Amino acid sequence: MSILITPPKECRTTINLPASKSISNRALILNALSYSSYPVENLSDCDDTRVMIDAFESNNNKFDIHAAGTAMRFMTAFLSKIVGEWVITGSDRMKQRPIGLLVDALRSLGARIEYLEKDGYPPLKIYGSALKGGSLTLNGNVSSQYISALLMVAPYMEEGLDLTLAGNIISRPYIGMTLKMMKVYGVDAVWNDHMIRVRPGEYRPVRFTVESDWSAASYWCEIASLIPDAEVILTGLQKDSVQGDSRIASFFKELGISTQYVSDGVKLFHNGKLAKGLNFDLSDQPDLAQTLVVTCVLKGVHFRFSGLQSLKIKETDRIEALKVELHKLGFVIKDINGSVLVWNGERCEPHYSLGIDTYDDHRMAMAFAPASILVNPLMINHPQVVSKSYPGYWNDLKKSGFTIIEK
Ligand SMILES: O=C(O)C1=C[C@@H](OP(=O)(O)O)[C@@H](O)[C@H](O)C1
Ligand SMILES: C=C(OP(=O)(O)O)C(=O)O
Repeated sequence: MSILITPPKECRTTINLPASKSISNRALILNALSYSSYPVENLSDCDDTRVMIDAFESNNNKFDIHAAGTAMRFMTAFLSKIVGEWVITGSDRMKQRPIGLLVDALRSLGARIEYLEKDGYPPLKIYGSALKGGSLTLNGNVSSQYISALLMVAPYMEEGLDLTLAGNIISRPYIGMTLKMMKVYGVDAVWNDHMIRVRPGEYRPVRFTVESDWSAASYWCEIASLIPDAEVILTGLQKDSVQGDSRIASFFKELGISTQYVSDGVKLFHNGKLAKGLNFDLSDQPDLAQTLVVTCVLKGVHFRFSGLQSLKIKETDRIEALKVELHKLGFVIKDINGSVLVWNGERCEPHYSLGIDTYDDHRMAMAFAPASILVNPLMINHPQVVSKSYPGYWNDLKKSGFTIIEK
């Protein structure tokens, strides 16, 4: 299925953003480990959270977490300590997303895990048992999800966990999110530079409410920046958020959008600024790359975004996907070694009629939809991919004046 999107001329809207899937999926693990009888409040209704809920509610020992990276990594560590025999699998893409570093780490801490197809990749067979724990060195520059997965089960390891992170640490705020949430559930960890120490202990059940999703907010910053005088209120966002993607507010100041905290969220409004060029290291906010890249080309802002090496192992190879789809819109962006994306204003012949392909990647669909403000109407292929993190995205666009027709 494809859709044709036509934008409104003006945009004054209030959006109830979806809850954060990153926070939701951590809360589900911590709730389970603390044997909490309190349901997590404001859980996301997205696919990535639904697969975790399904796994927890299932009477089966085989779980299919589809395309959810967090679910695959968090559940692998969780099941390693739950006595029983478990199989965890996922989508075809998930079977290409590496998990070897996490499996090696868990094995060295006492887990027994086998690969069922290809070494280093899901599906996995896990023989859950008590984990001994101890000291471990892990590469910090592949996926922070391995680190978060280990940290959440670490209090239940006999010796706790002394984790040394080697190399650059990417997606660092997600590790911070994990430690902050563990603290809410009663376990204090110590993080000094490249070393994180978690002592043996137990989580306590708490009432927990999930924040709205700052990554989802980024698409509204993009929309607001492209429609003159737009004013958007996003509810449920917090100033002292545990989400590193709240940084989007400061990134977008340079793209003409300021953020003001109001009673239940934030207001986005035009500030009249537009940077000539942007040069950001996005290794702490990889999920914002697509939003920023697409916004910049549409606004004619040259850029150099570095720290993007993890993009090729996400829902799709996002570096390639961005290059190919922006080419269709007439923009030539280049990568350097798969970790830096650069645009110096180069243009090419556009091919609008092909439509934007989404590669099973929610963020491709969500970041490209606002391009309809310049290419009207814009066709997006397989728009249903947004359900991975933001099932209500198309309805929210309609509510804000966009016309969306199925083709
Ligand atoms: O821990 C998390 O909730 C996430 C961490 C990031 O992944 P990496 O650590 O693999 O970069 C991010 O891209 C993903 O959407 C969610
Ligand atoms: C990378 C993402 O998700 P995950 O790794 O959890 O599948 C994302 O949502 O952009």
